[in-house]
Amino acid sequence: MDKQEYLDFSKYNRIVIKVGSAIITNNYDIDEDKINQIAQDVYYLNKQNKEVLIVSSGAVACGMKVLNIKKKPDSIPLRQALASIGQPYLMSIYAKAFARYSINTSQVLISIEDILSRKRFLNAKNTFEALFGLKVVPIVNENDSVAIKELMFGDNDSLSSHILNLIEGNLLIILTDVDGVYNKDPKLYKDSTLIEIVTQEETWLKSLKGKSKLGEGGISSKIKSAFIASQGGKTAVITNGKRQNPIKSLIFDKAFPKTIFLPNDYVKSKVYWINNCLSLGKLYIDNGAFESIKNRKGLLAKGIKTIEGSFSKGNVVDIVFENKRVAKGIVNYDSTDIEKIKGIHSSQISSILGYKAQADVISTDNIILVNADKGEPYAKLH
Ligand SMILES: Nc1ncnc2c1ncn2[C@@H]1O[C@H](COP(=O)(O)OP(=O)(O)O)[C@@H](O)[C@H]1O
Ligand SMILES: N[C@@H](CCC(=O)OP(=O)(O)O)C(=O)O
Repeated sequence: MDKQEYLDFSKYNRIVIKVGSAIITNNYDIDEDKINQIAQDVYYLNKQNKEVLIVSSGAVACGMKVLNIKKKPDSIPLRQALASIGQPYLMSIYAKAFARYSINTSQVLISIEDILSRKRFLNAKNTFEALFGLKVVPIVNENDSVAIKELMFGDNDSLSSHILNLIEGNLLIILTDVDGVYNKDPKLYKDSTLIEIVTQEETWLKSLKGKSKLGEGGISSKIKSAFIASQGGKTAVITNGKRQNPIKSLIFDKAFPKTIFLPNDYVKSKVYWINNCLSLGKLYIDNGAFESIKNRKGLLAKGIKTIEGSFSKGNVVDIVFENKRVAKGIVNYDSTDIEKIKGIHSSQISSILGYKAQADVISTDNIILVNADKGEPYAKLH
């Protein structure tokens, strides 16, 4: 397929645009003109009946601007305070820019827990559906000011690849301050070259590192997120948001510099979710249980030998056999309850737990098998 075909925008109806801190700022100032250009580009997309969601960084940078702080502090509580000062300021700039085109915006702050719990994930999905129904452009950021260090996205690149799945979008555009992915940092090496097309095989890219002064994620989190999207059957593009009207340019100028991650086969939203969700625990199973899940049956309590981790119903866990992760799945019980029922026949579960419970610990349609040698999900749902 011709590479430009992947940027035939007629194929995409839901688009996530990720705007990095490097785009929001200009020499420590907030680049309002850039946000105006983005609003103009989104207006154009809306006119073409495309729904657009923006994942925007910049809360910390805006907080620094409000308090006239020039260097990003290392202290996490201070950064969280800056995010809480900067977030409403950031939103006010977006609201003003989009109002010029009579577009309403909304703020949605997401915590990693909203992604890790299936119930909260689906709840957020309903909110976004309602917002799209109201013709609003949602502006999403991580809920920085209350996030816990050990349990946060930290960078919005990762968040954007999850949000893309949450809204079942089909194109992810990551705007940063360089033209795309280079073989080495273009700001440090004049002889670096732009990589225009990336297929699933080019995993060596995952070893690239480096970031700007304000950014959290750097190029590695952009590459990782673009791989997640493309492995999930969606197109991902990393391009230069510093250029004039970057989205419209991407549409109309075939020579506009960019890196395109070619999409794999389509993957159902639930599979994408299980594949990319952080596993919060491990269930060690016996041979009988392994045979069962290979034969597309659910995981019963009887086949669970030991458990590890603290998790809740609706979280994703690893299923481990002979010290190898063989599957991932969504649990029907909290870890404390699985501890009580492991090794037990299903008929006894209700009397042990004191409530009417599901027969299997993980239902058959909530398990994905993993390539045990590579440790990578097959991306196939039972
Ligand atoms: N191989 C590479 N290709 C592209 N950019 C790279 C590479 N290595 C490091 N970088 C740096 O990554 C930066 C973009 O990441 P980041 O600072 O997180 O931006 P953002 O704020 O947009 O998320 C660029 O400014 C660039 O200098
Ligand atoms: N949530 C943070 C974004 C963190 C960050 O810098 O992300 P990025 O620029 O996308 O690497 C903020 O709004 O400041």
